[in-house]
Amino acid sequence: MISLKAIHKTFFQGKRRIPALHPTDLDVPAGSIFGIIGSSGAGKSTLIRCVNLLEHPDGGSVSIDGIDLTALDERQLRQQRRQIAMIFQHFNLLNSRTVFDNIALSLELAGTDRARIQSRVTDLLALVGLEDKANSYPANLSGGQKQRVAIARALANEPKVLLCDEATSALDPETTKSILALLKEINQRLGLTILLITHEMEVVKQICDRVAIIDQGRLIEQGEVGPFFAGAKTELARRFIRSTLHLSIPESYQAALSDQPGEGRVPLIRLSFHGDSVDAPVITQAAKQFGIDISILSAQMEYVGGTKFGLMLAELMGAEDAVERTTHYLTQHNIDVEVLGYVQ
Ligand SMILES: Nc1ncnc2c1ncn2[C@@H]1O[C@H](COP(=O)(O)OP(=O)(O)OP(=O)(O)O)[C@@H](O)[C@H]1O
Repeated sequence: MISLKAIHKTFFQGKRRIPALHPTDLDVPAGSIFGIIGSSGAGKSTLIRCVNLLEHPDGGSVSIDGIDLTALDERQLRQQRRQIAMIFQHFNLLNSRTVFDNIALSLELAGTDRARIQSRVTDLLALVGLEDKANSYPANLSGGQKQRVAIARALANEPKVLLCDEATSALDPETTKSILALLKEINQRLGLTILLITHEMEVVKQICDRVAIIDQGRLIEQGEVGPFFAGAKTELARRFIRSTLHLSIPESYQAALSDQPGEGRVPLIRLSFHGDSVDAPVITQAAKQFGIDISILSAQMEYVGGTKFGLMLAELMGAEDAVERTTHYLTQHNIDVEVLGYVQ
């Protein structure tokens, strides 16, 4: 559906070159929800803006449904762009227009007749759950309601693709959930292909089928969400995945935590489980084999895309070399082991 081939973009600030996007290929299957995640400045906005040519890449091609947008003239491009809608972090509604008129705008511009506009906008308001807000102005809406209006407006011309530029970043967690649920529903009901950029792995976890990680203008890892969460290869991907688990060190431990080993201190470790390692009885096997005690402080396991992954905080108690061998054994069994410090 969306196919990017070798697109790249470099900005210049005075004499300074800023390579925002190195030559990048990306294929987004029709009907999927594809998430691109990266830290601030990684190149997410540049990449998504290249898809509808809001940003012109320096080279490479952008095809939607087999049509290369970079090869079109202005008039043809305007026509093709109707198939690609976009929503933004700050909604970009027209404050002087009512909700109804915001949604109607692109239909008016396309010359749609009044009766058709009336029925289409009414349907869209129902789809996004805002039937009672038709005559309200954006200033009187919550952030979530504004994004619902923006979604309705985006869908007015029956696009094939919806681009979401940090669409939930300005919303609280509950509203974020409801907007993501709406996007998923639209994806399933209308078969709309969704490409979104985000810096929050929670968003990917909630609605994406596929995910790619972007770092310093390069896509460094990608895949289906389930296997990705279960077996991410790069440290950055693993860090993003860990950010979705909320396992904190108890305060009493935090205070007693030293970064140096010492007499009477034991290591406090964080174990990250991926894929197969979640189900295997690796912890008990290690305890038996190396004669150590493992005291579990807390653990969290999650399901994403049908696969399990999780985190555990534990103390390892035993002789120094037994602890070392245990750590090695766990690592060999696809568990990331991180020593957070030493506790008495
Ligand atoms: N118009 C521009 N002129 C100069 N540099 C730019 C321009 N747009 C982006 N950049 C630079 O390109 C790099 C990638 O920026 P981009 O906005 O794509 O990142 P991002 O991942 O979307 O970041 P954020 O999450 O902070 O929005 C950054 O170093 C940024 O400063």
